Amino acid sequence: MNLTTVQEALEIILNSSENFGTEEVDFINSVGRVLKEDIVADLDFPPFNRVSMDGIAIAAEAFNKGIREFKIEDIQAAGSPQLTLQNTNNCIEAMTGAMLPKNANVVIQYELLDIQDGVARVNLETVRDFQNIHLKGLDRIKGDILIEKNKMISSAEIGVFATIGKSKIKVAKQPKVMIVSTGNELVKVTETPAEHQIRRSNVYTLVSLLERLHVKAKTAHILDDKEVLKSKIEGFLNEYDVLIFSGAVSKGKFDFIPEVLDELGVEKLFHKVKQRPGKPFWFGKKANKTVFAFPGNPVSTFVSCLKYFYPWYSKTMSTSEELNQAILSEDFFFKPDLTYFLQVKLTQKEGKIYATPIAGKGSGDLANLVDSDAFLELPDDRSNFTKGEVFPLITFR
Ligand SMILES: Nc1nc2c(c(=O)[nH]1)N[C@H]1C(S)=C(S)[C@@H](COP(=O)(O)OP(=O)(O)OC[C@H]3O[C@@H](n4cnc5c(N)ncnc54)[C@H](O)[C@@H]3O)O[C@H]1N2
Ligand code: MOO
Ligand SMILES: [Mg+2]
Repeated sequence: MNLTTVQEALEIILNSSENFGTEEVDFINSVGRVLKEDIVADLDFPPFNRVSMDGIAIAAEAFNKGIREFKIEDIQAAGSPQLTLQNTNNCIEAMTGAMLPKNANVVIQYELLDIQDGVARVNLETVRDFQNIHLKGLDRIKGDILIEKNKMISSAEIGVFATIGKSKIKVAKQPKVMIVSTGNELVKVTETPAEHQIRRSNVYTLVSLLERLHVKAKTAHILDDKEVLKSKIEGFLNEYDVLIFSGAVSKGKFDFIPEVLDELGVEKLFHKVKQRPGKPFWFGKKANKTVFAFPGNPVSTFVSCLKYFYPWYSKTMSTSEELNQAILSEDFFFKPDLTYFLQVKLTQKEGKIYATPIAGKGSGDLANLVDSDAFLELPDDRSNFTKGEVFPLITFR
């Protein structure tokens, strides 16, 4: 049985990305969203010659002709309209954030002054033009593109939105996601499982993995009843853009998901990938609906979401995906000819990232994820991996 390789699976998934259009959100709620408009400076940055140290404002020419004592005419406060230095042999006290008074072009900070009876004595040999002044338009000019569209919005961009008065931001619309777990053995987190049951965990890890993308997902749990599965999933297919399943995609008698999806007209694009964990991964489309059916083992669900949903989402938002790498810190052996997502602990040394294997007891061992920082992607074409080699890294912390 020729399995779909990881690369082929990823290519199929990236070719199945969608575009959900754009919407406007309040700028303060836009962190994590993908910007869909160029952000342009409405004014110069800074908008005026900004005093950048508390002190006195003088004219360089007065200093250069030997004046060292300056009579204080007034105080230029931040937030007050611009004052004018009446006599260029005098000075005006000027505060950080204030407009530079007219006829002045140097600011000398209080630490270099002695002020007595309204006269400031300057203890300096030389001054240079525009000393301690953040010049108008030095950083950006009105009309400049400050932020290009398709950027993932972080706190830094929030400050720029506020500065230019951009209170509504055009962003990419996010897909509506429903995460579905299946299995009679699964009970609610708040319940005490009988000896044949376990508490359901995968939907919550998936919700939190999507939260890292600032995507809010709904969840549902369906028992291993084919008819119930079919009617509920039919409803979800109408209502949601993306369905993410966890479980019931392998060879079990109650693994109904593939046949139910098939009966509901979801076209299977592949089932079973040449990887571990996550081999029974099923992926399909129905028109612009996208279905990720991850294997039920918790680590399989976890790494498959990172490896496949994350890039799909980035492509759909047409923003860039961060690609990381790390150095294997010791030899590692993995026999099967599958791509192996090895759980690793990360350490930094001299600016390099080292990955130490924390293999765990298999893809059911979700507790092992607590001791891991990431997955190192070991290729499917060999079994020996040597210390010092560099491999792609999938982080989740
Ligand atoms: N004969 C074969 N058996 C299995 C194969 C195979 O190739 N041949 N594949 C194995 C692999 S690999 C995996 S992975 C699992 C995947 O099975 P399913 O996708 O059908 O998942 P389930 O059978 O529903 O559950 C597997 C396992 O995970 C637990 N589980 C499921 N959902 C949750 C949840 N929401 N929270 C916590 N734990 C969950 C479930 O109790 C099972 O223990 O199949 C192997 N079998
Ligand atoms: O392929 Mo499974 O997801 O390793 O257990
Ligand atoms: Mg199964």
